[in-house]
This record gives sequence, structure tokens and C-alpha cells, in this order.
Amino acid sequence: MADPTAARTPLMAGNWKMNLNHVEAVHLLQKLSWTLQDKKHDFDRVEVAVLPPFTDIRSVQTLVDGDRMKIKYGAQDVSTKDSGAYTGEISASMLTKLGCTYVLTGHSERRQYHNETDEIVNAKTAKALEAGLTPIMCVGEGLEIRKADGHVAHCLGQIDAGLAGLKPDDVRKLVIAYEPVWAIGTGEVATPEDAQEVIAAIRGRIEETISPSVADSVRILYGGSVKMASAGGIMAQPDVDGCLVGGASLQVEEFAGICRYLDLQLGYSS
Ligand SMILES: O=C(CO)COP(=O)(O)O
Repeated sequence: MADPTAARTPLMAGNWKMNLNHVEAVHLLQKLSWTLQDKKHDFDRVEVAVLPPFTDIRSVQTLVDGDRMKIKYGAQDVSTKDSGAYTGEISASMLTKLGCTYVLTGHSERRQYHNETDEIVNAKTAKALEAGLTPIMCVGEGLEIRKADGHVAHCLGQIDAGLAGLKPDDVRKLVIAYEPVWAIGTGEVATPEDAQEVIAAIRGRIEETISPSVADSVRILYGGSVKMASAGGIMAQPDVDGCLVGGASLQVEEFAGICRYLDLQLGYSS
């Protein structure tokens, strides 16, 4: 049996999407770092990462290195190719060279607006791992599927296809994010129980198809309209290992509050 209470360091990742130029990115990151430092945030207890647009990453790298920040960073997409005539694409090794730790694969906005299939998501995830990046592979159902009660099966299908052919030790390292499409940017946050249901099913599937020890290690995040006020309840669920935050990650106080959910959790439950 997979042990849902196995020690997994929570991860709070801010997906900035197509927001903030490199100057704005530096300002926001400085403020975030000061705020977290001020509150004596323990980065070993809750890991913090930001995922800026490609054009910001070099500036983020310079700031993080120069100020020895413990905040990690990464990208929102990666090519399935190594190099060559692929206009507009960014390779995994380019991201590694910029000190990226993470890269999103299969975000629903890439699936929806760029026709990314499960096969493409699988190829991107494999490329990222090969280059030493940690993919944050996203899955999630749309509203119609949720209404028809097909959400668990849909997400497990995306998991099977996205992880196909990966080595167990690679799956152990990666991060999965469950982001119900109907909860993204809508203010419609899934209940903690909704998040737990799907995330526990994903962990169960990994236990079945890979191994219990991999299922115990892999971190699975929830994403979709997470705010400071909802983070505590979501994080109280045994299988939820962090949050992938969109809109609220652009507001320093909100995102810092989400990262500090442990300090604030008591307040939320009273
Ligand atoms: O898509 C998301 C993060 O990747 C969620 O976005 P929101 O937090 O803005 O709903």
C-alpha cells in the first residue's frame, strides 16, 4: 500500500503565465524574497518556485544567484526537440543552462490553445527529465467531463499517457499537478475533497502501474484558483503535496501567504 503520509516536501509553484516583463519580474521576485525572509520562511519545509515567461528567466537567474535566494525557478514549456530548425522553440538544455529546476508540461492552456496531445506531453516530459529538469506534468478535466462524472478516468488516462515509457526512477523525481480546467482563472476553486479524490486516485494509479515506493515519493500538486484563504484547507488533505498557483502568484502578499500556509493553517480551521 502506498503511504499517503510519507515525507514529501511541499512545493508552492507560481505560474506567471504570459505576465510580467523582465523588469517587472525582478521587482516581484525581490518583493517576494523580502516578504518571505521577513517571515523567516523555512524553504526546507516548504519549497517555493516561480515559473516566469522565457524572456524573464535570465534576469531571474541573475537575481536568484546574486542574492543567493532559496526560491527556485523554471519555465512554462519546453520543446520535444534537442536543437535545429524549430523556429520559436526552446530546448530543455537551454533551460538547464539558465539554472532552471522546473518546467511545466501539459498545462491545460498548452493543450487547449496549442493542440498539445498526450503524446506531445509525454515527449516533453521525457526530454525535460533527460536534461536534468524536473517536469511539473499537468492533468485535469474540463467542465463537461466533470459534470458527466468522468473526471477520475479522464485524469488517469492523461497520467498513463503522459508517463508512458518513463523509468520508475524518473517518475519518482517528477511532480504532477492536478488542475481541473473549470477551476482555472474562474475563481471556482475545487473543494479540498475534490482535490484529494483525484490526487489520491493518481497516486493509486502510480502505485499500481509503477510501484508503491514511487507512489510514496512523487509529489502531486493541486492548481486552480488557489488563494491564501483556500491553501490551508487544500494542503490539509493527505495526498496533496503543494499548489500550482496562477493569478495569486502575481500578488506578493497572496503568494507569500500561500507559501506560509503552515503558519496560517490553524487560523483557517478555527
Ligand atoms: O493554471 C493555473 C496554474 O498553472 C491556475 O491558475 P489560477 O490560479 O489563476 O486559477
